Amino acid sequence: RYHTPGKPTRRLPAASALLPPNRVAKPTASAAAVPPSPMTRGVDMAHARLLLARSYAMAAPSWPTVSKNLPLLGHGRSHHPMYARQDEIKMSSRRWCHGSPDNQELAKKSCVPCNSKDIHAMPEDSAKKMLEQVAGWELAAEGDILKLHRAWKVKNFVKGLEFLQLVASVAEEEGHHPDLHLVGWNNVKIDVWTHSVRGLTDNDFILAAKINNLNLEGLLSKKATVQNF
Ligand SMILES: C[C@H](O)[C@H](O)[C@H]1CNC2=NC(N)=NC(=O)C2=N1
Repeated sequence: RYHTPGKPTRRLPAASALLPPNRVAKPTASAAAVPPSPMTRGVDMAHARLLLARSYAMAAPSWPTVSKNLPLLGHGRSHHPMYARQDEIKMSSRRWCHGSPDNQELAKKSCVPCNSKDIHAMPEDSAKKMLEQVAGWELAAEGDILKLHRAWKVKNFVKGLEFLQLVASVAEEEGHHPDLHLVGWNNVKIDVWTHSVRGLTDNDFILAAKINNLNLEGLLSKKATVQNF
């Protein structure tokens, strides 16, 4: 996106190209792809319904649950750290972390060049509001600089590097680059912030939403506890 005239644009391979074939998500075979004959139409419909029910059932156990007894805030989820932690655990074990509809809205957007004089760091209360759209991320202050932070526990060191490579592809595509850490061999930690304004901009939330959408299947540890380093 930041193309210098006369210089070929350097692009990383698509994230899917970095994965072995058995890790690349394949579209589910759809019953609708087979033209129905009058004899088999009923069978095809039943098959389609079965496929739908199966994918629904596969996704359902990984959805965050909200207890009836909890005080609910904002988007219908308790903000108590204990329950945030439960959500974190459930979400890190998802095959696909699609996140909330808000996450998807953000993930559809693209980062804009952040060297313009018109871009300013957002105030903390706006950042807190935006945070509701990117599940699992938290605000971290470093001096007077506000950053987005998220941590994941991966299966091993090499899986951690694969994870970072996926993030690098998205970051390069967006021209917006997070600080990437692989700490204590299996903790991936990411900070996103906009250097030029010494704080947070929409770009940081867009990138966080896109990171939330990565296919982390096979990379994350089943034990979701993230140590503090
Ligand atoms: C010109 C270009 O927009 C800037 O150099 C970009 C590159 N990537 C960046 N990434 C991040 N996270 N913050 C920045 O301020 C930033 N600046």
